[in-house]
Amino acid sequence: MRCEYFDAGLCRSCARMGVPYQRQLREKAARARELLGGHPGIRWLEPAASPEEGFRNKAKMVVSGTASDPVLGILDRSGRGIDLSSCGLYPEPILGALPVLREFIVERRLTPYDVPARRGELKHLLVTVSPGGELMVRFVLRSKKLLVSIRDGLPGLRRALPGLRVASVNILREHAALIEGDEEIVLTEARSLPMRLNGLELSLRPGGFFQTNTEIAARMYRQGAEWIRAEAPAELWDLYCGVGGFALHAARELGADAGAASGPLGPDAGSAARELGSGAGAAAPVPGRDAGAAPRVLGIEVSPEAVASAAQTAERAGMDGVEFRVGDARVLAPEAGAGPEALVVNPPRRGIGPELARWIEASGARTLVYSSCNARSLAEDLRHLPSFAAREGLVLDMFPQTDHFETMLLLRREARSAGPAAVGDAA
Ligand SMILES: C[S@@+](CC[C@H](N)C(=O)[O-])C[C@H]1O[C@@H](n2cnc3c(N)ncnc32)[C@H](O)[C@@H]1O
Repeated sequence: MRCEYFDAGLCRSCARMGVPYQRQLREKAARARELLGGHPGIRWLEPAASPEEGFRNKAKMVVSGTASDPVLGILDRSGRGIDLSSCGLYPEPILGALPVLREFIVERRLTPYDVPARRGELKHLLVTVSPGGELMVRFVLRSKKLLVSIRDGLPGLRRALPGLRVASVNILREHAALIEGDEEIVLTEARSLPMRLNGLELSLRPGGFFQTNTEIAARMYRQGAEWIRAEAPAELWDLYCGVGGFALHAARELGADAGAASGPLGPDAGSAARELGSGAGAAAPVPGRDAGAAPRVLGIEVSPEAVASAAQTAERAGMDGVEFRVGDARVLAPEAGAGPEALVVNPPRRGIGPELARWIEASGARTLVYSSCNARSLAEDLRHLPSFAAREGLVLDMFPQTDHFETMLLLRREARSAGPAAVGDAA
């Protein structure tokens, strides 16, 4: 991929821009192996490649310039705006929406926030696209001063952007290096964006986390569900579950929707869902478990919006025994005693940390699926899980053109350790 912004030195976010894609993929796979070199028993699957361009489902644009000539992109060191509205990482629906949104800013006279001067109102535009091409647009403002103007202009914006499903205003009062604040005012009837993956309709509300690369996310959830299905646990917990991607895919595979009149796959069930072994609306029997015995699946996540989305998906899909709780996984999981037979963890870059790792080590879990966007913190966490052996691994290219990637591991408990591992123990 070539990028004019990169070549002109205007944006250096994509550190690997210009490096042939197959080489990027090979080097990421090699890096994962190197960082997890202390686990020689891993059978590595073929790395999951992404489209090189147009893969990002979310644009986070800083708005600068003036109300009559706004700039959507990033700021340089002096706080001056650099236009990135043609960034090749965005798919067509986002690229098509950005000029329309720019025009909306001009028409509604939405004064951009001037970072060096600490003046103005409109800080960021956050645009997310669903797999079906629908859009969620969020205006991040310093105060509610422009709220009425945006609300009044919404019918016109909808005509110009027929794919606009959710529009909201987010209030970020502080002068801080943050993307968004806590207060969200949804302006549309629809409050969530349907993110249909593998025939399962996840739902994303403003402020909820969603994996950056929809195609790779779909592959990731298929892999997680395949690994969990083969283990056939009676109970599964998905820690750091977000909108429930792992939990809901696994629940479907384990037959949580088997009793539902109309299963989550619905009439347009895709081939990806069938690949997993599910028929439309009913999961295939799970090896090693009694037919009809629905598993218990619990997701834990700190964002209430994400939990509400996950619960909505489970309910709509008619899934039994699937529950989501709001809270800190590091607190809620240990409070719940011995824990389940199987766990999925998919934490932020910092990893799960020694305390949660030690609780898992001492828990009753025999299977652990760990999905991480930071193989370094993953390797560090494994030092506190000496009873678990990594059996299979998969590198997924969630972030082409950068040095970042996702690593998934299937770990099984091999032997009971004498006790929780001390920091610095070899894995
Ligand atoms: C990498 S994302 C993964 C989300 C989800 N598994 C997915 O595939 O979309 C990490 C998630 O952890 C949540 N999170 C961060 N710290 C947490 C904590 N201490 N306890 C529970 N969830 C947390 C974030 O809100 C975010 O949704």
